[in-house]
Amino acid sequence: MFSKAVVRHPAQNLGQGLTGADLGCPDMELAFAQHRTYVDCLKQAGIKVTALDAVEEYPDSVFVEDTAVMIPFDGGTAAFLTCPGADSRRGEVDVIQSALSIEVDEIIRMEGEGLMEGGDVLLMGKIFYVGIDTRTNMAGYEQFSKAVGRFGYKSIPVPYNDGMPHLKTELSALDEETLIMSCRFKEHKAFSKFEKLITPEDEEYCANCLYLGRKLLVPAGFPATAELLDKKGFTPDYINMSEFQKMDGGLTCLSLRW
Ligand SMILES: CN(C)C(=N)NCCC[C@H](N)C(=O)O
Repeated sequence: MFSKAVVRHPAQNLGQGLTGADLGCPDMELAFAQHRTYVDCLKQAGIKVTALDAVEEYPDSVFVEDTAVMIPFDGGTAAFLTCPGADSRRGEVDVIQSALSIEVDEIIRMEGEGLMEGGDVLLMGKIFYVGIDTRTNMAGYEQFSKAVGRFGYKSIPVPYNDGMPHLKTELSALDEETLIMSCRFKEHKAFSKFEKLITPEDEEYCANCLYLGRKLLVPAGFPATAELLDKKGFTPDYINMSEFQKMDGGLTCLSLRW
């Protein structure tokens, strides 16, 4: 499903990034170890991983997913570079641009009033679902929609307002036809055609899983979710994400994949 990915080493000052989690400051030795395990899992899934140097100027820069959306097309890949809604993260886009320009066939960059973070963008088949919230606005959605339309993709805006900064904090893919999601999205019309698994109470962090085709990654330490997944026949790899959870980051956030 994916053959390449880009990740960025965590900055030493990760703890100065944005968060509403109230779980304390990350232990950086543990964060580095968890990041290494994450990269190993991508590699075990057959993905060629480019690991970029840490950028100390941007504490949230490990969450590369927010800086771009990858658009696979017949014979190549384009990267749509976002303009993050979070001011403190805007400069991350310039630093990812130089890395991506040697990896992809075309770069498209958001302009003007448009705001978007990749954590708001979920690709299922040929449809991009785009959360419209504090980090992504309608102007951003419209630019994105036009850009992906050129490559044969549709896009659907999903406005929501529940205090979560990213759509993919609320839901993500477990496979091509199944989403894991918080109960807040259970009845949402945009996702009615998908099979759904609702995260158990107190385990909403698990709404952000990473489906890689050959592998499914799920945060470790959430027994009720693990039981549900097991009952449904999923056999994920569980990986410890505690230090990134402290900074509101999940499994999808740590890589760009195509
Ligand atoms: C799907 N998610 C959650 C993401 N793609 N990004 C997480 C960014 C976390 C960062 N501290 C922030 O608040 O921007």
